[in-house]
Amino acid sequence: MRDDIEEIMFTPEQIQSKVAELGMQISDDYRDKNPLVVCVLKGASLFMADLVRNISIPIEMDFMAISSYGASTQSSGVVRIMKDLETGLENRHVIIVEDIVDTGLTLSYLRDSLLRRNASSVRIVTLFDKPSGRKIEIIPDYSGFQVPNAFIVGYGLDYSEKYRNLPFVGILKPEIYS
Ligand SMILES: O=P(O)(O)OC[C@H]1O[C@H](OP(=O)(O)OP(=O)(O)O)[C@H](O)[C@@H]1O
Ligand code: HPA
Ligand SMILES: [Mg+2]
Repeated sequence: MRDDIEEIMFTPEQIQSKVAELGMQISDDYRDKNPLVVCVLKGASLFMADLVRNISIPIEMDFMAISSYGASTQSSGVVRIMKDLETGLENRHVIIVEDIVDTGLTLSYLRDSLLRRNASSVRIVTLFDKPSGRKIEIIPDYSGFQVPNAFIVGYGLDYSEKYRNLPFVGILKPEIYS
């Protein structure tokens, strides 16, 4: 599996230290708000698990599955809800947890859809931001690392469902998908 990686971009230690920073910021900003922390499956699952352990205030967790990539490195542009939330959003402060914002299509769809359910506020935390990929303007409220225009895998990020379990994040060799 590691032979398919061209270059390691972030080590497990770099990732953990950034996740701790983000957790501290969120704990400060959401004191007494009991936010609902929403994980966007499947990519954000590893980030979610580490992030919530770095949040020191009471929170609730819920999970949503949406998909736009399928077995491709290009977004299809069509966002589908595969699993919806179980929690009502009325008067809730929602934090959407994402692994990566690339075209922005997934999050822009998701944020609008959660705001329509009368959430008090919706903010986005993403571990990775790829601004060069944007097709729609969206600026994450909390962002870990900016990444260049390359397809990255590991720490939850997949190519065709593989590589999510790598403990680091790296650039996939282009010959794997071309
Ligand atoms: O900004 P965008 O171009 O919309 O891309 C970002 C989204 O795409 C990936 O999910 P994917 O649809 O591949 O599902 P997955 O999380 O199950 O891998 C990733 O986890 C983000 O949710
Ligand atoms: O660079 C990426 N890697 C994995 N999944 C993704 N979804 C959007 N961009 C990416
Ligand atoms: Mg994916």
